Amino acid sequence: MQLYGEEIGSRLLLGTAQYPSPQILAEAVKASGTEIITVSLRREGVDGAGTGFWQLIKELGVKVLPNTAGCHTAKEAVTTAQMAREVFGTNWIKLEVIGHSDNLQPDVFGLVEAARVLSDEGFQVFPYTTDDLVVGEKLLEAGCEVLMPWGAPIGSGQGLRNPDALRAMRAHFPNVPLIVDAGIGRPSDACMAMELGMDAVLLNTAVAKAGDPALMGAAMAQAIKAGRQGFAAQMMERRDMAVPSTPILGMAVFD
Ligand SMILES: CC(=O)[C@@H](O)[C@H](O)COP(=O)(O)O
Repeated sequence: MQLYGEEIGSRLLLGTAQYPSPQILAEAVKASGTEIITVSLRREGVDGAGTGFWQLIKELGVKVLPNTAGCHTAKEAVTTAQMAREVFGTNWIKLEVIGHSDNLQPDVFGLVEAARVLSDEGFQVFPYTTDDLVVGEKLLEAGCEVLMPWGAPIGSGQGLRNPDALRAMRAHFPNVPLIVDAGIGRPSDACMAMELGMDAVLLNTAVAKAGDPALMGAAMAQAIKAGRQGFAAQMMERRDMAVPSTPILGMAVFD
């Protein structure tokens, strides 16, 4: 998969928040085989991480996709992205402009505004957006080359709330990398996203809050691979009626 011209081997992008400890985070990252982790510049010093967290991130040897989690206006997101570029030395930014505190849905107006400003400044923007085609078009016009539609509200673990909308996005944007971001709760959700033809999945809570985060990281990776293979293999259409799987020719003769 190519993201902004970079070849990426793993289709799983992993968040780094809410792990029981930095060590468990490191184990989960390794077990998942991810090549991209997303990190919030505004993260609180929880998890006993402190400044050691940044050292750990460097030692993991994976690409960092800084994010603007916690930003509620375009202005805040732009400033946070500019700081992240200084800190992490990358033009990549996962752009979040949160519009509502109940479901953490994106403020798509602020998102498009911030995406335009950041793209003009040379950022390569990964926008966390809704599954709306018109917003997707506006983000591409603003300079984004990747879209990250939500599966369900962040941290809800509800899976894919609207598979039809994701299917429509795939059909409408056949050549744009689509990464489902947020709401994945279990491996089958991640697999389904890939079966719908998504290019990748970004998830955090499902792994961080699993009983065994490293094992869940590995499970998610396998599910994503299986879903991708299923999509590539072109799955059969569902049917309303039964069709015998064993064709019968004539009648059996027993005497
Ligand atoms: C870490 C991060 O970027 C989240 O904002 C992201 O949207 C993941 O959501 P889940 O925690 O629901 O997987």
